[in-house]
Amino acid sequence: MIKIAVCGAAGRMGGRIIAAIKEAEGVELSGALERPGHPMVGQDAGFNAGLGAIGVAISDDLNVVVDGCDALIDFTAPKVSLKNLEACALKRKSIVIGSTGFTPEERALAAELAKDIPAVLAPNMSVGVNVCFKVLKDVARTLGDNFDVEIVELHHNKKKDSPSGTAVRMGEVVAEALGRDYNEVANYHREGICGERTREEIGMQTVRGGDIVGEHTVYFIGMGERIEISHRAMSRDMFSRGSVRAAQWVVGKAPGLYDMQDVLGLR
Ligand SMILES: NC(=O)C1=CN([C@@H]2O[C@H](COP(=O)(O)OP(=O)(O)OC[C@H]3O[C@@H](n4cnc5c(N)ncnc54)[C@H](O)[C@@H]3O)[C@@H](O)[C@H]2O)C=CC1
Ligand SMILES: O=C(O)C1=N[C@H](C(=O)O)C[C@H](O)C1
Repeated sequence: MIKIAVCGAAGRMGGRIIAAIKEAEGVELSGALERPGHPMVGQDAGFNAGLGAIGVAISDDLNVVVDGCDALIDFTAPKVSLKNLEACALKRKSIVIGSTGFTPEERALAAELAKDIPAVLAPNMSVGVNVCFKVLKDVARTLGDNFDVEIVELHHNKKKDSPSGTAVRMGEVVAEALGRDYNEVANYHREGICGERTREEIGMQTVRGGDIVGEHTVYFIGMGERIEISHRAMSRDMFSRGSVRAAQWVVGKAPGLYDMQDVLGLR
């Protein structure tokens, strides 16, 4: 039985991950973690999952929760995730991180911290999006430089980071396939007389509103034709099931930083 603890247990994803652990085989919920001062600290973790009481109280003690698990699943925010990664590295525990909004420097730090333990860090844990990453690489390579690339993502009005981690990864995949540097060609802002579109740029557009779970479309726009590759999430459950699958996969792996392409065998 693999013991999994959840960080961000009172959050939108935390509740769904707890539910996914309860329905999966070969895993058990060993702990649930929240930030000190959160009103749900001390309450049963099952309530946010819609399960009623399950006998695991939400704690605010990182060390105790990490001590009790084989793997920590963390969906919070980059700075919290880096602290959790450090704690897991010290105690030689595995970690699965779904938080998004990492800067390139924070991602490099995550790779450094994961030198001694197996860790999965992925902006999207769904099978569908990860298949899209693979397809995008092939489409971009095949189309080459004659199609303009624009990426549009839509999310709920509580999302803190923009563009989404998934949209950024889609941009990185396409840029790499086209031999471009994503950080140089990503265009996040068009306003006023900003000039004609360059051939190299990848437009990144963000929509926020209501309860949209997550939608991503990559447009390859040519002269007289257009390809659109879209993914729409209808619930958070495939992200949470993906994170549990990642935890089952990562325990016992060699130290290093992996992503969902590794977990799903898509590399
Ligand atoms: N990789 C993926 O497949 C997915 C990634 N995400 C990402 O997961 C993250 C969380 O998303 P949501 O659940 O919607 O956000 P949320 O705001 O509902 O939940 C985050 C939770 O983390 C808690 N938290 C903050 N600081 C903490 C600390 N120091 N220790 C413990 N808990 C702490 C908050 O109190 C909150 O309950 C975001 O970065 C989001 O983009 C979301 C969905 C899928
Ligand atoms: O914050 C969210 O909700 C989501 N975030 C992830 C991202 O930033 O890519 C994945 C998913 O689209 C939901």
